[in-house]
Amino acid sequence: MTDARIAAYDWPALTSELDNTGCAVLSGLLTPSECRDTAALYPEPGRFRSHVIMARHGFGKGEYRYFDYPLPGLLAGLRTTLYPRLAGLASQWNERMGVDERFPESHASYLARCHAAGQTRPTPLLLQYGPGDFNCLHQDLYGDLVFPIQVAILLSEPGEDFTGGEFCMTEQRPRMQSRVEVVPLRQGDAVAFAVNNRPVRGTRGSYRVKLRHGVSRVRSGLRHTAGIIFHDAC
Ligand SMILES: O=C(O)CCC(=O)C(=O)O
Ligand SMILES: [Fe+2]
Repeated sequence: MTDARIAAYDWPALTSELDNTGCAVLSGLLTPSECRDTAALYPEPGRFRSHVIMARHGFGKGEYRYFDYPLPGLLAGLRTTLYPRLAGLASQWNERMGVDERFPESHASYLARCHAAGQTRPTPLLLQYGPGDFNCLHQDLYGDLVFPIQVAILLSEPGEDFTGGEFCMTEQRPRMQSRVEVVPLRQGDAVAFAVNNRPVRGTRGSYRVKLRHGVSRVRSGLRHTAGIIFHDAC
């Protein structure tokens, strides 16, 4: 359903943006009604394998739920269709960082690799933030196998459904101060970003930076996001 939409993006431009800055925005990936329908799944029993209250773990304030398999059709489709658009850059990043793993062309093959390594649990998730909630800087790592790029989709409309709650990323650079990036998103926009490490071209070859992402404090209203992580979890 979203395949044609994904094919219509300027992938060479998005890829170089992601490579140069560690993130890239896919504007209007979902329609407002797809956003509302997806956010409306949050309270549905039987859809999710676990529920995390962030304050209980020191992760921030707010909550999220990991979907169970089978994923909702829209998110399953996006996970399958986005993966091959990102796998080439993911392999190049590993090559430039001296990491051996390269990524197969299809998400089904990559999931088979995760499952054979014991990472069998689905990682796509829905997050919900109310007034005062925030998501501390973190990395979504769930085992040895890591697909280096992930995607988050904003399901609520800033200024209308909520205020505050900006998607933020930091890059920790070796022996230097960290760089911060705030990514402006509208409802239905998706941001693709580095999960863990990425290579940065310097004057003497590439060096490695460590990324973390999070969400600043929601000042008012209710904010929902869907997260698409391509590796599964232990
Ligand atoms: O709510 C957000 O924008 C961030 C969600 C997140 O941490 C994720 O998708 O991994
Ligand atoms: Fe995350």
